[in-house]
Amino acid sequence: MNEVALYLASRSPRRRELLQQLGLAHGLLPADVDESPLPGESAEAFVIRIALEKARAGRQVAPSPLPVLGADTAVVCDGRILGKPADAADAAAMLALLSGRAHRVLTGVAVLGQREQTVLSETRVQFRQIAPAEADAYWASGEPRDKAGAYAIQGRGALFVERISGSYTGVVGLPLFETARLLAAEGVHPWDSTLVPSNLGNQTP
Ligand SMILES: Cc1cn([C@H]2C[C@H](O)[C@@H](COP(=O)(O)OP(=O)(O)OP(=O)(O)O)O2)c(=O)[nH]c1=O
Repeated sequence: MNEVALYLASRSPRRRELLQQLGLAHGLLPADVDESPLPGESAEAFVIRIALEKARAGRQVAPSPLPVLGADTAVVCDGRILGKPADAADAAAMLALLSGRAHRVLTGVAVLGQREQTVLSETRVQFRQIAPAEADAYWASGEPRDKAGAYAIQGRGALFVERISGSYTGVVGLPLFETARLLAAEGVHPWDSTLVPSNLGNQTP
């Protein structure tokens, strides 16, 4: 039995899998917060604030004083913050905006332990052109529904991505390099954990 090293305040299966990639045994907590930007709030401030709110919501219900991790991801293009699409038309509009150009993916991470720590991950993503019919077919696949910016780089959305500069895991929802640094400051180290990530088994990757 592995000892839980921290709590993840998230319902996102991606964040759970990414944390598992580090081999860190963790408990799950709900992180239900209002995810609307404040008037005049920058995208950077927004993702950090929401990550903190998720971690604080988790802290309220955490069964022990272990560190609590929260994160929030947004796609930013033309100064607009794109969250999850409301419907097919919203997703089509998002992909039309992103088509044939570069955008930024911001992920804010917050760790509440002995201290309150936050970090921002920023990645530049270059898309190829996306035809409207292709965007419709992509929506029908179901993949874009719960993803910021209406695409998933880890899924078929990879077909749109010409190149990225920054953090791949940050785009998927939890930048592991930055997250590991925050956790290390709380004394949580992947090397101390004996958990074998279930999706890798004992095979050499
Ligand atoms: C851009 C992009 C986003 N995403 C996901 C990451 C996030 O899960 C989601 C953005 O929504 P978030 O509000 O950041 O997270 P969430 O609601 O899924 O989970 P939580 O319970 O922690 O609030 O978009 C991808 O999976 N792949 C991508 O390429």
